[in-house]
Amino acid sequence: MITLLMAVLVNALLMSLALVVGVGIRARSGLQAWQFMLLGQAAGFTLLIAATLVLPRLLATLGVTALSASASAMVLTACRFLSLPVPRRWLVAVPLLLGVAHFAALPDQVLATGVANLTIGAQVLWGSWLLLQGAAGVRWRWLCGVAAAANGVMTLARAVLVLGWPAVYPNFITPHPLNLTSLLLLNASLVLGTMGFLLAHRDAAEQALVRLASLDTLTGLLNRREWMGRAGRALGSGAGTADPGAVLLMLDLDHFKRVNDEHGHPVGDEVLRLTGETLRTVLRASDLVGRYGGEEFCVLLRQCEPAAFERLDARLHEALAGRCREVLGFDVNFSAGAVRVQAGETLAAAIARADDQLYRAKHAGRARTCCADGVL
Ligand SMILES: Nc1nc2c(ncn2[C@@H]2O[C@H](COP(=O)(O)OP(=O)(O)OP(=O)(O)O)[C@@H](O)[C@H]2O)c(=O)[nH]1
Repeated sequence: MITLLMAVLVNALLMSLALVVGVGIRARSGLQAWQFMLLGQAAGFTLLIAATLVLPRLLATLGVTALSASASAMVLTACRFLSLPVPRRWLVAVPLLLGVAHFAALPDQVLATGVANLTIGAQVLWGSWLLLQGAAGVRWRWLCGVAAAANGVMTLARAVLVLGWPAVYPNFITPHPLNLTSLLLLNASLVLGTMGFLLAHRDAAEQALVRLASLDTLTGLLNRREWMGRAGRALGSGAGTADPGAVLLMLDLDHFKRVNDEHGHPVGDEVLRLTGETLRTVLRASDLVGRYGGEEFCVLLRQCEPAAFERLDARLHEALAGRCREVLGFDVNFSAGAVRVQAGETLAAAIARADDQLYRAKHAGRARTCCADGVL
């Protein structure tokens, strides 16, 4: 039995080490919390084994506290990967309170063991509940959640057994079927949990890469490549227009070089950020908005009637000037060109026509939108 316990312990330590070597641990990441969980398991069982040799009351209490802290780390891992609020106070308070209760109860072995198993089992089930509910379709959630649930149920079963039938409850180092099953289940849940959270880590990294590849970091809008791809698909890539009511709008901030020169580059960046924010707030979620480059933005307005376009254009001019006045203390305006995308027209052709209109707007004195026939 001791050999099996040592195997679980070494397994937890090796997996924890492998996480550091293989993935590298960023502070406050989900995997870092899981690493604490593995170390907590190893420390807890080491202390429980040591307690059978020396200082039984103190070491057993420290062991139980470490196992409970390890269960808290498991809940923390789930919160970090699922972007849930972290119940910090509970995560710290439960192991500490359990330590005190266990030490106080320990002359009574049955009560102390029952309280420890009850608390740790409930903590583990809490973590598995967080994992199993929430967004569907995330494979790793099931792997980690089911493994934790099995472990939690087994720990609670031990609590019920020791409190209800203390005479048949085996000491944890006795080679009893209950102990063997518990340890094998624990080991399986540590391995499956590690695999599941590694998948979670990979998914998160993949999502971050997709975001980086498709969004403009300054404004949070689609970058040019992503916008072109999505707009091309929305227009049916020229093979017959999928949205005959679509209007393409190209905007360019006026005298932006002057903003940079007079107020500095960081203020210029802030103007770009506020432009992105204004476009996101004023336009509908179904409209496609991107940063085309520098201080130029591109918008594909779906199903945009002439009257609606006129109102929208006025709102955009007002909203951008107002937002910059409010935040930076000066007005910023833009010139724009708009065209209604024609049936069968490619995106590149529509952009070229909108650019011509934008050029007209700049030359007509800026702070206005020029429209090709059919927009209004
Ligand atoms: N702060 C900041 N400036 C940028 C960024 N990208 C491009 N610019 C600046 O935008 C300015 C564009 O200048 P111009 O092309 O002369 O345009 P403009 O001054 O707006 O003049 P008009 O378009 O004719 O009204 C340049 O000074 C670029 O350096 C950026 O990401 N941040």
